[in-house]
Amino acid sequence: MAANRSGTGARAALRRSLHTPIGLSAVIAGLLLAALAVAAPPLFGDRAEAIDTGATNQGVSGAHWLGTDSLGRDIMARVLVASRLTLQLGLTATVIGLAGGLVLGVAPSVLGRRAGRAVTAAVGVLVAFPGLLFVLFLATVFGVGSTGAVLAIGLALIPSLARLIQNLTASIAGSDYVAAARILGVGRFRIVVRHLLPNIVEPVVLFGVQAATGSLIAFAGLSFLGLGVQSPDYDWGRLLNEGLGRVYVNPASALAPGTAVVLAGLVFGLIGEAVAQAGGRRTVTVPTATPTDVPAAAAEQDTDLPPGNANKDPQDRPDVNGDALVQVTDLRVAFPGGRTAVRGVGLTVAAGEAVGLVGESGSGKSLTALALADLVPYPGRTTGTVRFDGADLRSNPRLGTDLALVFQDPMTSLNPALRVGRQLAEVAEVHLGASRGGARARAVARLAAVGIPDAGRRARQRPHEYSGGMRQRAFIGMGLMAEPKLIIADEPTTALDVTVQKQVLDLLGQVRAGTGAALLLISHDLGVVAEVCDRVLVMYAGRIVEELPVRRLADAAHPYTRALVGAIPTMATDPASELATIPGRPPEPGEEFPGCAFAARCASATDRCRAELPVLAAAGGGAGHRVACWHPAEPDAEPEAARAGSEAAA
Ligand SMILES: Nc1ncnc2c1ncn2[C@@H]1O[C@H](COP(=O)(O)OP(=O)(O)OP(=O)(O)O)[C@@H](O)[C@H]1O
Repeated sequence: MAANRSGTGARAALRRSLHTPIGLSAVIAGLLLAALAVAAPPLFGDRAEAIDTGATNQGVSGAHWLGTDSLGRDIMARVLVASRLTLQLGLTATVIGLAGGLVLGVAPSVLGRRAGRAVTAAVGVLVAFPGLLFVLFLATVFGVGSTGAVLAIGLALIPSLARLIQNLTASIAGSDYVAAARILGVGRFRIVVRHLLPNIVEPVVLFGVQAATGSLIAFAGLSFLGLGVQSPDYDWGRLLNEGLGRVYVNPASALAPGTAVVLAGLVFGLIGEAVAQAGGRRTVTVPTATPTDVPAAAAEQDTDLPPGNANKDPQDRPDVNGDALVQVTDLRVAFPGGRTAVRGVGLTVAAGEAVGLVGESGSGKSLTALALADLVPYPGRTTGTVRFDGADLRSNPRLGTDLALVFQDPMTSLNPALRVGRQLAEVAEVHLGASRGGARARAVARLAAVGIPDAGRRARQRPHEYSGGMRQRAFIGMGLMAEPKLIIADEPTTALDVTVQKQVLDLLGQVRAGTGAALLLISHDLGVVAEVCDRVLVMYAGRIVEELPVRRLADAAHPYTRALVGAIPTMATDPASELATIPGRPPEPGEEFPGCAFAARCASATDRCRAELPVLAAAGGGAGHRVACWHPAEPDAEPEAARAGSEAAA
């Protein structure tokens, strides 16, 4: 598990941690404790076992620094010797707890949805049991003695650890880089080993150290109650039990094993603190993107992709209907509570075509894209058909090689625990059966192709050493490790600095021109789509309301599209004037309306608009222009910018 966390990163963190007082103290104290457990039995074993009936129940003296027990055995020697068994039992119980917790913790990520939920529910029930009662119950079930106590304490640790791991893995399983791995076809088990576990190592180790302290104390408690270690064996808990009866005669006989438990607990706590410090320091050095990190010329200079132009000549555009790479019919995405976010979307993307999907925040663009890749998050339910290159994508996923996804936030789309080159290489290993060396060479070549300077060295770095723009480039490079036929880019530039945005858009254009891949670009910015795409689909409240070639945007017929077009600032826009906005707000996914969803915000709405749902039908902007509106604007009508702007100002 820890092997995945990189060696050098972990070693560097450890070295840094050693230079802090806590780290240094933890290492020294841990070594001393380990040395005591190893050396005490051979050194003091005989003295600890030697019965002297002439010196029973003695107090502190020069011969017996902590006195003797009821058989005249030296208490100090016994406390020292007991360190081995105490630590052995405590650590064994912790290992059982960690192993069980890991298995149950990652099970929901590996098993199917139903079995995963059953495991989660079972863990939830077990967590609800009071821990101490659980230990006592199990100790009684397994019987009195060391083995029973180890099993009881180990098993009692499992539910809380499993719950922790389930929570941690659930949050990581929802991250973009795990979605990316899934879409690249990486198997569930491999995702757990390579993506989930490396990212939860630190909190799990920390929890493990705390659990070790807890099990030490639990052992002392069980042995003290007579349920743990049985004579002639002895651990600190048992010595405490024996010493307590004589606490008024010789307080040291009870204080010494009690103090030993506390000190060992402190050492474990110190080690945990050092681990947390080492982990914490690793996570604070994430640089933010700066425009200068990606030189403007990098894409042009370092790329081996042909210089592309995303704005292809419209005449070159393939026949969408006859040559559809993607054909989506009646796509719906619904969440519990009647929240339907995507309400019957139909769309096509031709091979090599660049299609933009625009709309306000919440219109369902991202869910449409996720549904294409069958990545809608649970409990969302997807219906409808998605045909990709002739096959039903939802029943026959063809992910990994044919489909590449670029996410919005480059900070979360790469696994922070893996080197960038390794993440790219994994795609070639999994899908192309490439050797490790071959996959690495391909990864370096792809990084260079997307304009990462000094790609060989950069491939060995981790995502936090990249700027935002470089991460997005690297992620696009990851999509190019195979030969994708379709790239779905969901707001790929939103999280980037404005100058880097331009470079990433150019890069997408070059990639497309170089590979012939089709592009589905999702954006709330019509200006971005107009720059990159051939065709635009306008989405409103979960439906496509207009579809038209980018070059005919000026002929948009839907009032919503016209308002969006009017909201794009141009060189002629007066900087002092207010930008046009659309008054009102879009409906929520749960809101039902019999007619047009835009009616409430539309100046041209009539009773028919509010009562009857308009469907997509041919519009006046020529071939490929369809609009869902009862009162579409004529092609030569005045744009709506002025009106939308004045309404917004009002
Ligand atoms: N996991 C979820 N559970 C419930 N509702 C969701 C979930 N994901 C999205 N939604 C809802 O579905 C609607 C559409 O979401 P989606 O992310 O597709 O919008 P979008 O058009 O991509 O917006 P943005 O540009 O802000 O990403 C939103 O109203 C959102 O609240």
